[in-house]
Amino acid sequence: MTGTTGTTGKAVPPGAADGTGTATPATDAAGGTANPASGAAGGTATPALAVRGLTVRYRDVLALDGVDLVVEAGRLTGLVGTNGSGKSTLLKAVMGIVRPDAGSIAVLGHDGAQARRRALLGYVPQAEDVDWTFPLSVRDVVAQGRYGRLGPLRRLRAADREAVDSALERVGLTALADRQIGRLSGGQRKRAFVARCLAQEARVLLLDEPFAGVDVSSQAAITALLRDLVAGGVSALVSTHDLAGLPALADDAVLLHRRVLVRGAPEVVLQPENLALAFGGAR
Ligand SMILES: Nc1ncnc2c1ncn2[C@@H]1O[C@H](COP(=O)(O)OP(=O)(O)OP(=O)(O)O)[C@@H](O)[C@H]1O
Repeated sequence: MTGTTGTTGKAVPPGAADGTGTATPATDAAGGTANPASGAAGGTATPALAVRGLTVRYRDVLALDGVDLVVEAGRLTGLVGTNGSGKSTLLKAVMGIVRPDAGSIAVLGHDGAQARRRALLGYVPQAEDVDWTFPLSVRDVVAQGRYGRLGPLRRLRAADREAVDSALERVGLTALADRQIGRLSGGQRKRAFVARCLAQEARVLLLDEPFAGVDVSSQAAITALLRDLVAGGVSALVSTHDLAGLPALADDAVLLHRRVLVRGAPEVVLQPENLALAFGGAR
């Protein structure tokens, strides 16, 4: 569900296709063959996300260089790294917004395009990737989560409207449902996009900096909601700059710098010698 690039060059709420650079909106992930059986970190369960050898270039910028990453099902994985380390690019590649130069992507055993067609993937884009002037209400944005399920008439049915109402309620935005999406605060905007994933009943969530520009209480509310969803069997990959909040948020963590430098429990990834690999400018 990629967005239409608006006149501002930013994506409108349906997705977040940036349409810039040589990385282009893609219909599939690198043409690579996803291997559902691969890499469940030693386990036998099909991982929520298995990325192999993922390489993305924007013209002369090598954003991702052979990323291998497994996000285990039913867990929340935090994605950390310096500015420009490739976090957004990784999430966009999984969403099909940028086209990888090499590698494969499997989501719950389906290749990327299949997973998107089946509405398995929910996406909360970075705020900068959304055109907030687009004339959509909060309810319209949340209703986009149902698009993949609509019948041939493409009309919301009673069950769709109920799912939208219930998602709005769950994130506490019922009272603001008819407001234009750009007329929300930063934290409310994030919650609206999380509600879109809820309405979609997505099984794997990709959130790009959901805490950027968000106050402490909204951050706590979003964290609690994500933890609740994961307890219910959803899997999530969440990029964040909030290292201090990582242990409360995530079951696992990944430190990225064009490739995966460290993967493990949040407390392990946060050890100074590990952080120094990325933040100490060693690379
Ligand atoms: N549309 C683009 N065109 C050209 N280069 C890009 C584009 N988007 C990202 N890049 C480059 O790709 C690299 C990875 O960027 P990306 O946005 O994925 O990093 P990030 O880890 O999400 O950064 P941040 O924490 O600042 O959001 C950077 O060097 C960046 O400058």
